[in-house]
Amino acid sequence: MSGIKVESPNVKYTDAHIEAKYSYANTKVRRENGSYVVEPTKTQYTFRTERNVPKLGVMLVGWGGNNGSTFTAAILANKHGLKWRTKEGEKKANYYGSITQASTVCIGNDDDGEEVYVPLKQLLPMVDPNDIVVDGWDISKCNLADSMSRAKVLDYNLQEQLRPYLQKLTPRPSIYISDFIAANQVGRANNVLTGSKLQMIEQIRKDIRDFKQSSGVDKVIVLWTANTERFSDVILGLNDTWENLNRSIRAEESEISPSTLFAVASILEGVTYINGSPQNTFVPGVIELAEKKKVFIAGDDFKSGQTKIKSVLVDFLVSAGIKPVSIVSYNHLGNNDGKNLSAPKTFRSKEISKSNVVDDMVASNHLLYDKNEKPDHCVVIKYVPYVGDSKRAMDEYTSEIMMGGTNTIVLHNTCEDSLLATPLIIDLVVLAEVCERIKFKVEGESDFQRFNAVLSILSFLTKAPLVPRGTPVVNALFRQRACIENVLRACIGLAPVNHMMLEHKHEMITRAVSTNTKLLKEKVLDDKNSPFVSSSDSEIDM
Ligand SMILES: NC(=O)c1ccc[n+]([C@@H]2O[C@H](COP(=O)([O-])OP(=O)(O)OC[C@H]3O[C@@H](n4cnc5c(N)ncnc54)[C@H](O)[C@@H]3O)[C@@H](O)[C@H]2O)c1
Ligand SMILES: O=P([O-])([O-])O[C@@H]1[C@@H](O)[C@H](O)[C@@H](O)[C@H](O)[C@@H]1O
Repeated sequence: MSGIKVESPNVKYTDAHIEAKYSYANTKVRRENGSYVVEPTKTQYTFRTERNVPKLGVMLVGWGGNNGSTFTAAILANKHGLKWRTKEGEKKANYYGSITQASTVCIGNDDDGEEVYVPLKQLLPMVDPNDIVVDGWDISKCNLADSMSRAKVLDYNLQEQLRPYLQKLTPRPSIYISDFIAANQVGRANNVLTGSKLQMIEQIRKDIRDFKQSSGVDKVIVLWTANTERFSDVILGLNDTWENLNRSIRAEESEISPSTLFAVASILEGVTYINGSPQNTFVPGVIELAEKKKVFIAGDDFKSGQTKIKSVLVDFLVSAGIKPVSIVSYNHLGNNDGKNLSAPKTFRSKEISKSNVVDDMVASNHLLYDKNEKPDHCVVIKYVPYVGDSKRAMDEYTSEIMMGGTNTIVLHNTCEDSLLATPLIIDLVVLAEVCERIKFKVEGESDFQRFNAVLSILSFLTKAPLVPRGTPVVNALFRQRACIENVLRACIGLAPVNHMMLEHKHEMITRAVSTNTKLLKEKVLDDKNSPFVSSSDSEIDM
């Protein structure tokens, strides 16, 4: 049985849509005479989701890199059900690490009170990654088979099976401005566009149209998985508004990065743009353009390893009333990303995205931290060619515990970095695509609207979540995951997961036993075989 169907007077299925009436419960807080007055609120939403799943094209900037080639390889390997032998035995293609493809959600309890879990991707109709068509750009003209070999991420026996498919794929020439990435990348730059910034934007737009037309896909999403750029200066009059950025592009201003040019081209072409790297692609002028064009943008920087663990561990510590006071995150790796990050200006971009991830959790607990007090937080990344894509991460968390005690947690984490990032690329494009098919109407409003152009629901997948202006940044991983799950549940009229399990906390524990068409409740405590029953009677002697 595939998929789920909600039986509710508030949920309607038509050929074209799933339409769900949803009561959004929240609370409004105000301060009064030194205490808080809390007012529960309810807002009526109507969600409408298009059921037709389109054929999706994904265009990667940095297609020939470790992530880009691994993403392409993984899709083809899964599509063709490839298996390969290693010294540990036979392996087969999978999408482990993807929450849409390899995680489940609880949709409730069956007649026996057992929890029922289904794949997260069944909450709403979603693109099957196996059907994604991939294209993209790279400053290196290496075809995808040679890029896969250069990346040294996948097993050789798998690479050999994939080579015939990948060697036909070659990245389109890209926008290269040497000042924005490490000088050590110049050797790769043999596949670059020439012309003015405006001409290059027009070429990128033409590439998107050409890919859409030649591949027959229904829609395209563009995702940056090219090298980390240095931050762009945000300058009044240059890139602070769309009008100024547009003028600056035409004036050939130098302080405009390739990633910003790609974002502008994508937005003008009406396609979602996602930033998998830490640089500030989305200068204010780009955000304003996305809002004007109602085109989704999302980022920044895939949250794949050390930072993902940090956004869990610090959340656990702080919410347990334990005070992290020192966090040291070190890693070394030998892939090209590590080589590019060995330059101070590009490392700084990564240092920023890896350092801000604890801010929301620390700020949430004024019992532990004074205003503006933060743990010492140090991020170190070293380039060691020999280890390649197999990143070695070492973390030390020192916390203050009760009565002057301290607790130090040390972690060591070795993994192929690209095999952690690739499933995130799948989730970013699959979830962004489903968001393109969701509209909602709020009580009292006549028109349906889309989500805000800044697609903050994707925060679970990014180290430095881009959020709409004036809204809070959430980094705590399970809050981020709950946001995705609960928004998808709302689209099919289901209440948010609350983990209360009240039905299992009644004084008289009962178990619903279904028989024919009516429920028969039997008292578990009266069941002499029940392990809960005391020797004398149903009242357990304390
Ligand atoms: N676990 C991870 O791998 C991980 C996690 C978080 C973020 N990231 C980010 O993802 C990005 C890619 O990582 P990677 O390991 O694949 O790196 P990589 O160096 O293997 O690949 C980057 C590719 O981008 C190309 N490139 C550089 N500038 C370009 C441009 N202007 N236009 C088109 N192509 C360009 C390079 O030639 C290279 O092929 C990096 O920014 C990295 O920081 C990776
Ligand atoms: O996701 P994460 O493990 O915290 O951060 C990683 C860094 O530690 C690594 O050095 C870099 O090459 C990867 O791109 C990624 O950003």
